[in-house]
Amino acid sequence: MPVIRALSKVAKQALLAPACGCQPLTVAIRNISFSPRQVTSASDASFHSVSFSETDHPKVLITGGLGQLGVGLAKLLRKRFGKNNVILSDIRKPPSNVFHSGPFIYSDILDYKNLREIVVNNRITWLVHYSALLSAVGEANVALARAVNITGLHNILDIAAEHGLRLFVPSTIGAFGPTSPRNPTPDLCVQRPRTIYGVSKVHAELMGEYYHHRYGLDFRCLRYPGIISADSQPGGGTTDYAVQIFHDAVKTGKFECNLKPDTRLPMMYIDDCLRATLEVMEAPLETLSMRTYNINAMSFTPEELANEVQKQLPDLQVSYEIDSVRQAIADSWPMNFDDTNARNDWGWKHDYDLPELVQTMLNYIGSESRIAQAN
Ligand SMILES: NC(=O)C1=CN([C@@H]2O[C@H](COP(=O)(O)OP(=O)(O)OC[C@H]3O[C@@H](n4cnc5c(N)ncnc54)[C@H](O)[C@@H]3O)[C@@H](O)[C@H]2O)C=CC1
Ligand SMILES: CC(=O)[C@H](N)C(=O)O
Repeated sequence: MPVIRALSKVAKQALLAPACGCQPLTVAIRNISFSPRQVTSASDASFHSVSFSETDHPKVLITGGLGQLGVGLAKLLRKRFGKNNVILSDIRKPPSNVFHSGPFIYSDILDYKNLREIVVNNRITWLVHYSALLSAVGEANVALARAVNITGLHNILDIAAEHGLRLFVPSTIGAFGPTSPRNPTPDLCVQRPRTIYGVSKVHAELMGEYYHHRYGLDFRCLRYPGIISADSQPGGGTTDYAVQIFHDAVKTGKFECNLKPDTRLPMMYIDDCLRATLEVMEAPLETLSMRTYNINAMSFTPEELANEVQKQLPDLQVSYEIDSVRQAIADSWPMNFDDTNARNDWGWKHDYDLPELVQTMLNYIGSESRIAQAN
């Protein structure tokens, strides 16, 4: 395509030679006639990689930041890069402790112009894209899940490419399906998920990798297992039972599980998940042989988790009332996750196995509950 190549060269030269000697300009993918959609190779697209070498620390925007994972990630990144260098955003109203803990901004990822304004005005260099509808809520509202998880992702990708951002998008064990090898599931294999959530995440993996190869976008993606946290609630997924059991065990001594006792799924404690995210974002380019990695910590069934909790709380009563939608989803997901590539390439290593997870969760929720009772 010689005409396209010539056009993109002209565009590139114009962009690389600013008369004022200031930083090279970035390109609005959607607004110019010589769109980088027409750039023909990653090397031609190298003008996109401006950004965070110009400051000591990255300037980070987290979308969908008020869900289960965003507030914890903001806390970790603020410790590392400074409070004002990490902006949380969401379409929900933040609780006052979150609002007062650092910068928060309203951002709807379906509003492209608003997103671009935030990135420009705050000189964002890293974008962590957490907004999504998870597996169970996605099945309950496919149209919204398609809009947020697919159309929203397109906005994020274009803005990240235009402004030379380093972009992190999480994927999930849900990006695999019943025809994938399930025990263990490697990084590269058949991916034919049967949920809109899974389909949208495979789409995100492929689009991110495509933008990387085509436009030089610094796209990084981890496939998270089910994440377990004590101080934040899950947002409507299939693995939510593994959080709920701790709250119910401490508060009522009874837990009704919506998955069968022998349903095995990969899981991870939130501190490991957030640390992995920071580590892959900081990993030197040359260590990344891939752009999408499985990460893993442990794998257990509801029965195994209940047994471990009962070691600390022997009176816990567990019953099973199966949710057919969630069960069908879980039965199509990996049972064990192979994360050899993450371990070999950039040194991924988890800290929490099942016993440490259970101890940590019960300590946290138990002490919260004692404080609540005392007040
Ligand atoms: N929590 C988990 O177990 C896992 C999470 N992940 C991924 O990690 C990311 C974060 O997960 P969670 O925090 O658990 O999700 P969550 O469901 O708890 O939070 C998602 C957030 O996205 C926001 N959101 C929805 N529509 C939006 C829009 N139009 N614009 C901006 N924000 C919008 C919601 O208000 C919500 O606060 C997601 O992409 C999810 O797919 C992947 C695997 C496991
Ligand atoms: C594993 C996930 O992606 C999430 N927790 C869900 O269950 O949907």
